[in-house]
Amino acid sequence: MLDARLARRLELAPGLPTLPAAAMRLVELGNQPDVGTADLAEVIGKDPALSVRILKVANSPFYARRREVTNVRQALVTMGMNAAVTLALSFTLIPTLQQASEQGGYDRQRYWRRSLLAAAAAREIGRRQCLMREEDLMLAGLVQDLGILVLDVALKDEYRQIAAAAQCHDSLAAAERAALGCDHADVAAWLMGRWGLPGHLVEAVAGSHQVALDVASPTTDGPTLLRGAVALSGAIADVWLADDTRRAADRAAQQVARALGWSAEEVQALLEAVGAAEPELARLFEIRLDDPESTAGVLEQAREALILQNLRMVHEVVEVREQAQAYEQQVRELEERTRRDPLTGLYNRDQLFRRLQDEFTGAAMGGWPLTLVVLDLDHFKQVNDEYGHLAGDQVLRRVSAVLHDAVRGEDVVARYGGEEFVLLLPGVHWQDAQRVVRRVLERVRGTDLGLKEAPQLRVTASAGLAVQEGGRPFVDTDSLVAAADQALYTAKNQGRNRLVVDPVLREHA
Ligand SMILES: Nc1nc2c(ncn2[C@@H]2O[C@H](COP(=O)(O)OP(=O)(O)OP(=O)(O)O)[C@@H](O)[C@H]2O)c(=O)[nH]1
Repeated sequence: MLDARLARRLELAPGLPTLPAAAMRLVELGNQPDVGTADLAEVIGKDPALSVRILKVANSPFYARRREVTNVRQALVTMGMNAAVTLALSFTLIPTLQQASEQGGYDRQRYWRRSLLAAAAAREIGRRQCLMREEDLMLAGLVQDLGILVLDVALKDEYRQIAAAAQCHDSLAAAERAALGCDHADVAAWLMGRWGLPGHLVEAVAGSHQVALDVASPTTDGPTLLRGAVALSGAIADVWLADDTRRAADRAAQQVARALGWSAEEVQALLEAVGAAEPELARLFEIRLDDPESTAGVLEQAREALILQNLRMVHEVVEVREQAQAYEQQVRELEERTRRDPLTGLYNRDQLFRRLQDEFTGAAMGGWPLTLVVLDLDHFKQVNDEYGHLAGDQVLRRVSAVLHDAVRGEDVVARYGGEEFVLLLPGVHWQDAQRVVRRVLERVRGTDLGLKEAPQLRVTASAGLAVQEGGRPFVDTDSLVAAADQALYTAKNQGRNRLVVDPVLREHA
């Protein structure tokens, strides 16, 4: 917003650009809801220079149809009303701005190059994002800096002093805000508002220094997209005007990536298209540039900067992926830890019952046997009583390692509780399972428990075995566990240090 005193000063300034009569009529026409092609053709037809230009554009590759357009009415139909009004407005405004740029002390070449490049950039972004109203984009891009001309003409030396210290477009706007409380985008919007130009154009120019984030989101409305494209167009134009091209290209690419999600390659293609469109637009608007073809060097430097940025982005993507993998690994490890018994590292009781249920269902569906063994250390209380609880823990760890190493990877070894363990052996018939368990008991018996206070100490274990197999299917996991428990009870009663199998199996044998 403009402060009232500044607005008053600008209003009274002698060289303030005024809206040409033809443009005024076009604005009025644009505001009428039921305006037709004939009305517009009449306004344009009164200005021969404007008519010629409109015909030229209608026949340019931008709009070209199969048949040549020979009169203004056909041209308006070809382009559509809105496009034609906006283009005609652009044509009628240019001489006013040119006059202002000749009068003032601001670098004329710099002004027009930025305006043309921004117009080309806004139009290209619109094309690539499939935004309608390319002419609006072009016009808003073209006039976004007109506030510079206004301030230059109205405040003269005072403005030139403000502008002199600025190194780039951003610092110019910052210096304006510091000295005047607003920047040239506000001034341009103020004047365009006074001229009665369409509100969406005024807003787009007012917001031309605020690059919005995520402009390309599917919920964004037309005026926001227009504003976003115009704001980006300035940063793109600055690639050609900045002292440090690489930095400007880097910055523009980052802004475009953030707002539209484009890759560095897409930004490079955009820069190439803008570079090619600049002389075309200069011809269209009849703006003389000292060296319009001097874009090759700039594009080359921009390309190098964007290749580097691309590499950086690839690197960042790899880093992010690695971080995600490390995080997933941590989550997996945490999950695994919650499944394990902290003392022995074997599966805990919860996990045992989960696995048992899965294996039980799998065995029933697949028709293969499932052997369950409950194994309990003998007289373990004595170990604790004689050597202490820590020694008891050590024994439990050593025995657990033996159990873990004695079975196959697909078998399950769990700590059932205290000094009791469970082995689950899917797909193993009970005769084979017997051999496995006997071997396990043998190993437990021979295991050096590593107790300093009792190097010779050894422990024995008792085991009970039950199988879910064709002959006698258990109705559920509890009854399978109960059968194995019962066999273990028998083993203890028969004197320990032995395996007892579920008696039903022996009957079937
Ligand atoms: N050190 C240690 N001892 C445990 C742990 N969990 C259970 N115990 C002990 O294991 C012993 C189990 O003793 P009991 O149930 O009487 O059985 P037992 O002495 O092995 O005798 P039988 O099973 O009849 O051969 C108790 O002394 C418990 O305190 C543990 O995590 N660490």
